[in-house]
Amino acid sequence: MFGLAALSLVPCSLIAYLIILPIIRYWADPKALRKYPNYSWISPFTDFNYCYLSAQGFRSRDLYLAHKRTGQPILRIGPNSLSFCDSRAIKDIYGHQTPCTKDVKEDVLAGSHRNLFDVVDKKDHARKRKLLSAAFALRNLERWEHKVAFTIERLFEAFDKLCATPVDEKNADSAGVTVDFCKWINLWTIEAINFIALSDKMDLLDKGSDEVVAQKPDGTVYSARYRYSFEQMVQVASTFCWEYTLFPWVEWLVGVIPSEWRTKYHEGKAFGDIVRHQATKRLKRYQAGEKDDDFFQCLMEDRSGSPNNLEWGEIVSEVGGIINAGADTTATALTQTLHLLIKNPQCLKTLRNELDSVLASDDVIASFDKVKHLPYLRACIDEGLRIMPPTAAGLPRRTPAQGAEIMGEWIAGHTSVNMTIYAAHRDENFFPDPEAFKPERWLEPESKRMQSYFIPFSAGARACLGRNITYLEQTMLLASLVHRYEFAAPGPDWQLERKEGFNMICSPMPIKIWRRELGVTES
Ligand code: HEM
Repeated sequence: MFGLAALSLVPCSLIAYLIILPIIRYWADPKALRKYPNYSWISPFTDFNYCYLSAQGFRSRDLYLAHKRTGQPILRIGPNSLSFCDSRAIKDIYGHQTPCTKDVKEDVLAGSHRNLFDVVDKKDHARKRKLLSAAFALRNLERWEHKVAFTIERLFEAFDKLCATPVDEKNADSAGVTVDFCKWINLWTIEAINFIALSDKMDLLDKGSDEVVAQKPDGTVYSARYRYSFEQMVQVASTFCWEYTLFPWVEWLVGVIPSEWRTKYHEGKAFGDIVRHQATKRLKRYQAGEKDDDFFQCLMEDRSGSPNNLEWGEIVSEVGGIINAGADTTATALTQTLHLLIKNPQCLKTLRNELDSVLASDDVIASFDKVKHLPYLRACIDEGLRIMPPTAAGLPRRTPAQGAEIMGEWIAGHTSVNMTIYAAHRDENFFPDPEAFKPERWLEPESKRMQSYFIPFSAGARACLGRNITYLEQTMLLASLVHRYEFAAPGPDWQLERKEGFNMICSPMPIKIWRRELGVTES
């Protein structure tokens, strides 16, 4: 009898929590959010609708289109979440003076120790940022240049072996399409960031595969796939984390109920073990007295050589944060920019002419010094980041307890607010004809006006710390690649597919590549 009553408590509590409480909250409206139009009729009652939107695969675009369709600059996307679509909101939500902090998402997904990326407390964030700022500083870029050059050489060794016979672009058919650019560039960014952060020379570009060693907490090692496990892990987290309170339960259910999500969940777990193995390997070398110039060294000791005395858990977490943040974003940026250049042959030609004016025909790697100030090269990189930002979604922020003013609206305390980077880059007031790939827009005198609204790295105190490193990588790689090779897509209508996790994940990009006849001027 007692057992039966206890058993019926479960469905009753669920109904109360999932249906009755949200309805009461909606009508009580303690934060005055009811005045905002809803993304969907169900949004004021549950965050599962946003989880569903995320599962569709392109939430930043879908949300932007919903704002456009309804003409509403503010939409309620969850019981406690607002989406903004007006460039005035950028400064208020993300700017240096914002009172907002990172949102509960970071608490929900954090491991035992916080890293620079998921730390919420402002003081703790400042401490961590200071610790690593020397490693990221612009003046230190030459420390990383030889590492970037070394990995580009390795990528080109692989590409040279995969070259097709030269083709007439109009006749580029599927025969001879030997390079999945998305895969190779991802292997390259993984190697580059592991070399920069941990002085680890990996062998992914030799094998053409992302197979690496992973290590469980008990020390057991096994073989796992770096890129694959990362993508699986991200897909689960970026779909379900938005229901902050129920996430631990949802995660548990995802792990046990047979479905494609369960497979993703379990396959994604290997990524944490890969990070552990990478960090442990580097620790052993450090303990053996090896002093490498890398991020790991900055974590262990300050500039005068005094130990930082961080806990091992914090070090592993920081290593994970950096090699995670520094690989897929840059790979996505380069995949998308090359795709846009192939689709816009006139732009590719202009870029090539600019590169040929500074690089000798026997230059294999474009040194940063030779190409860093090339205006058209930088314009192509920025236009790629604008039109398809690798991190396109709205980065959730939390208003402080006392509330905050956003776009002249008073938003109550502890409310989740965001604006998608995808929408910011499509504001026609600053980016006319926003869907068109036009590197030239960055060369016009009025381009300065666009800078405050160009936020691929977000803005303010929590903006990307790896900005200089990704520009170093993208500039050297794109210059060297376009100088050395010709490219063709499988056909004129071929389109790159994407799926949005926290960042964009590109589908395979099969292309033909072949060596240019350098020294012959293009007309
Ligand atoms: C095209 C390449 C990249 C893009 C588009 C990008 C974008 C971003 C964005 C949007 C954020 C803010 C995230 C948030 O607020 O939740 C961020 C933060 C961060 N990024 Fe990047 N990133 C790129 C490359 C890199 C690289 C190469 C590294 C490391 C070497 C890196 C390290 C970081 C770190 C450490 C943070 C956290 C900063 C903080 O909270 O203080 N990123 N990035």
